Amino acid sequence: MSAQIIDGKAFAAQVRARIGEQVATFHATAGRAPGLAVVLVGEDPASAVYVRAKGKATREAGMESIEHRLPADVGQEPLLALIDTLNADPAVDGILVQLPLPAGMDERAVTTRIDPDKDVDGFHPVNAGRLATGIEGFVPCTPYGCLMLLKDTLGDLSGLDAVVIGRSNIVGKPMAQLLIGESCTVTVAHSRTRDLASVVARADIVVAAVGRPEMVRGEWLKPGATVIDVGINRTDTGLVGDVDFAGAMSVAAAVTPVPGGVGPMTIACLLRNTLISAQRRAGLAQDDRAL
Ligand SMILES: Nc1nc(=O)c2c([nH]1)NC[C@@H]1CN(c3ccc(C(=O)N[C@@H](CCC(=O)O)C(=O)O)cc3)C=[N+]21
Ligand SMILES: [Mg+2]
Repeated sequence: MSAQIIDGKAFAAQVRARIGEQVATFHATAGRAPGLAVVLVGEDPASAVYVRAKGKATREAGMESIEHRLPADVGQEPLLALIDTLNADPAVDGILVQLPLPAGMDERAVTTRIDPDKDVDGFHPVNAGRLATGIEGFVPCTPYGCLMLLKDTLGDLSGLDAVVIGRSNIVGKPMAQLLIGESCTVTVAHSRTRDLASVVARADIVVAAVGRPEMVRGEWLKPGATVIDVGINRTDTGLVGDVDFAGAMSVAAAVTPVPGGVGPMTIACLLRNTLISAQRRAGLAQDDRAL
């Protein structure tokens, strides 16, 4: 038996096409394109690749990509001053400062400086609080993309047992909030969890976001589970996820591949958040059903 491979790349392309149509409508109504500002500090090659991919997807959806590159040694104050400028710029609907920042810079100070209503990453504590309490805001892109894949694969998630492995502010915690919102029974496991195998064994849904290559073993899974692999680990043998993909394929019902699973959905959700921000800021309705 072999599981379904969840095609995140194809699904993300569909989402981006629908966003492109809504961007055209926005443009015709508001007389401008939605604008996404992306700030890259330093020359980390992996970060530069992601920022290029985001800029390309933004332009392909008909939005304006406003890119700022700053040297690694720019210092905290000029970066905060740039954020202030972008916060005040009416052409900017979304602001993303690529993480990680160079050593010595204060990510929390940067994240909290961004206007929560332009925080398309959903990393500002105000947006984390909104998500936790059910107030409209911005949901972090990676967990939202995972949720879209889960709902597309499973339909109604109500009553399912979900295990999220990893407790980061960027993926694990918001993922757990979203699954609670879908009426799953949610367990958050992490590096101190005792007997991860037995926790995973009862899960209908496994979301792995630990950053350790192939650490979730196929043998741990409940037969018929749906597995979402958030990991992107560069190893000697190439790019691998946090899940033992071959093992999972012989036990699970559906598995996301790496690459081609969650990653492309992250970018699609960034465009979604930027469109929603532009619509809100222009006082227009957000037709979220189309997204
Ligand atoms: N402020 C901020 N917001 C982010 O959303 C953010 C960030 N910083 N820092 C880095 C991480 C990582 N991230 C990814 C986006 C797309 C893919 C993606 O498209 N991956 C493809 C290609 C993978 C590859 O070849 O490297 C795939 O999985 O198929 C992956 C990872 C966004 N991040
Ligand atoms: Mg951890």
